[in-house]
Amino acid sequence: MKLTSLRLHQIQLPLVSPFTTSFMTETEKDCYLVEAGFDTPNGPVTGWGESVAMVAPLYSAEYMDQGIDLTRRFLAPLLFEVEDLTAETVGWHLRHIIGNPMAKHALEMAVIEAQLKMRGQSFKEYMGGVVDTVPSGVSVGIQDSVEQTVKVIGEYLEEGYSRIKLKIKPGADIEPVAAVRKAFGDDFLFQVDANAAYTLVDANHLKRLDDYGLLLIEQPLGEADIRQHAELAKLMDTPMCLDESIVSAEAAADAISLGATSVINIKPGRVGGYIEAKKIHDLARAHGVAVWHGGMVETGLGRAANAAFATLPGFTLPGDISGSKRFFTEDITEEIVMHDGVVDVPQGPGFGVTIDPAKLEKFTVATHDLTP
Ligand SMILES: CSCC[C@@H](NC(=O)CCC(=O)O)C(=O)O
Ligand SMILES: [Mg+2]
Repeated sequence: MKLTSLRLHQIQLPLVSPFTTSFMTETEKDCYLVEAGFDTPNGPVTGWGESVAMVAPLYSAEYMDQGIDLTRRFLAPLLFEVEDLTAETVGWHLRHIIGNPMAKHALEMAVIEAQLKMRGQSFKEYMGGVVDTVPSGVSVGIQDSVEQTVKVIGEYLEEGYSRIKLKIKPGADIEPVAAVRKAFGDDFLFQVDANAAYTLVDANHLKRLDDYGLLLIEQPLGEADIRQHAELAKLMDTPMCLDESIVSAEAAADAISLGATSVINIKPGRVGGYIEAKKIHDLARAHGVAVWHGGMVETGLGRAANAAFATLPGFTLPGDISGSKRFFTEDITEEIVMHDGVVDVPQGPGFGVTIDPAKLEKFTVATHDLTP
């Protein structure tokens, strides 16, 4: 395929409620979408991608404006030079640009979708998915009080979510977890995510979480702390899960080999795209390490693609693939609906959802045309 046009649509979607993690509170979703036009042997095709970079470099080193600038100055020119661009080679063509996995993922995603539409293939089919629905977990932010935490989680359990994930940080960890377990019992899947808010000094405090039958503890320590997570894993009964640390298949291999992780949160944006994420899925499976699909508060586009990716056989735990309405009253695609604890995987060529032009216009903050 030959890339012929490239536009980045910077959008802002209001969130239904503030989403607070150990590192920030979000009240809007800011991101950019990639609209890429291609000439193909089967005629012109357009593919869409979504950057998961946040407005500030607080989850990882990338942020939205930097991704737009990097794509304009360095990534787009490299892809426009390629005579026959394929989904499988985007990472190769961008290999000399160091880091910036989220910016690369957004472009690769658009190339993947164009290639799928050219072939009339669904993303699930392309990746080798084996199911048509995926279990839907929900990520719950840090609340203003323990009572509010119990209320919000009760509502999500009532809605039927397959798994509850609660954000924690020092001072908001043991007490809310204990209150939730006290209120709703031990029979539902419950995990926590610290977003790197602790250090190994907190090991004995974190070990107290072992009393609550958690499915896993996600990224308690820093992104670079592979060895420290291995030390903490020896001390805790709760399975260790890494998110921010797993920046590539090599990092996953190191973490698994060092005993730093027995569960992996897979996020294509964090690792440079779905092609690399598939390598991590396969590596984890070969090592008997469970994986589940993480989320970055994606619009319906990324949500649909993640749901399709989560149909791979190694995804044995519910992912952060909640219904659209968990975050948005209005989205730029069809609503992704959670029902009976699952999300249906959109069928059809590409990612199986369509960008609504009216909604895109409504929520667009700026459009960046990178076509030469
Ligand atoms: C704004 S926080 C984004 C990163 C966070 N993501 C979630 O908690 C899931 C968000 C979602 O459901 O999309 C994580 O560290 O796993
Ligand atoms: Mg996480």
